[in-house]
Amino acid sequence: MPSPEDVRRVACVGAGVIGGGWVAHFLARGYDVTAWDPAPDAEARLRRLVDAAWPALEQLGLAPGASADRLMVTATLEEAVSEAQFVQESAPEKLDLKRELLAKLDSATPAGVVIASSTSGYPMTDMQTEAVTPGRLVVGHPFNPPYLIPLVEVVGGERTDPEAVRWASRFYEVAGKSVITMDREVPGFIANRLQEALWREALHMVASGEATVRDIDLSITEGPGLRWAIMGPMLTFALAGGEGGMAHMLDHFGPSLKSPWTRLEAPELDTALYDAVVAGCDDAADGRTIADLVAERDRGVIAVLRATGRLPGTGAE
Ligand SMILES: NC(=O)C1=CN([C@@H]2O[C@H](COP(=O)(O)OP(=O)(O)OC[C@H]3O[C@@H](n4cnc5c(N)ncnc54)[C@H](O)[C@@H]3O)[C@@H](O)[C@H]2O)C=CC1
Ligand SMILES: C[N+](C)(C)CC(=O)CC(=O)[O-]
Repeated sequence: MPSPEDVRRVACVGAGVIGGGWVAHFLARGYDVTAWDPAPDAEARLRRLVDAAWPALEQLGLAPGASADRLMVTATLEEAVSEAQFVQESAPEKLDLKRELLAKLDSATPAGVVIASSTSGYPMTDMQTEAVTPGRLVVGHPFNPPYLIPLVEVVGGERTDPEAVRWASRFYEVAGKSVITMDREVPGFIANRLQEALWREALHMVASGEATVRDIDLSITEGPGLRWAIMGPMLTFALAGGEGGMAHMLDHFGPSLKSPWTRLEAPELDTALYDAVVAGCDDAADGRTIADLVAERDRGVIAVLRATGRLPGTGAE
């Protein structure tokens, strides 16, 4: 196992929205990247994604020597990982597929090299069942787009070697990410559990006609979302208590907040709710294509990262 600081070559397996985002991130941080994806149009899609991300990455500052030309798309999974010093798996979120793929990666990747899955919710314990050396399999859960959003959540499964978790956390830090290392498995990890709680309430309100999709989005972008890029929900609420901080905030508002806490069941994602959410998003896009929205989001995230002094580190230069 190389030390995390010495890694030069990374393999990305599965190259859609997230795998492609990882490829762009690792290239910008100066790594050689090999990628494999079974889709016939995968290479063209991947190169388009990297080209679209590159201006944003240039604005953030590329590591010395970083180049999109250091991407090699391989014909087979085995070629992609044969010389890799770290592997990031970003295949579709299907448990059987992940189990089989992680076992294949385990048998094709040099001994000792850590393999991380981008899964957004499966515990590694459930995914590492078919692998011969499950000790090196970890979850490295990113946020879209991985080339701009710093956070990665790292956690192992029951059969993961704790050293692999430590190694992966350190590697991601060297590669310019902000890392939360979890010492136990929680479905959805930390950030997705929080996002999903908000999403559940949003779906309830859309389903019952209490709010439109636009209302939901505006309520965050013009409201708490502005504060959350600076401080998390805990410190933000501590300020709601004035000089008394969180203790006063809980004494003052705790009892009245109990009622919003009680709507805990997930709403049924029936056709009516599905259609309302999809149509609401089309309406909110207001003629902007997905590519327009991606460019707008990237500009905004860079501005926030700059404004809050949180530009990523430099990686493998
Ligand atoms: N989309 C998102 O916002 C986020 C997704 N994730 C996770 O990232 C992973 C990938 O999700 P997306 O990129 O959104 O999906 P996607 O559908 O955009 O990309 C999946 C890619 O995997 C490829 N693929 C299909 N079968 C494969 C196989 N057997 N081996 C390797 N590649 C295969 C597909 O051709 C496709 O290019 C999932 O585990 C998902 O939960 C994590 C964080 C955020
Ligand atoms: C929607 N999602 C569950 C796939 C989202 C994530 O996993 C993280 C993100 O990018 O918000």
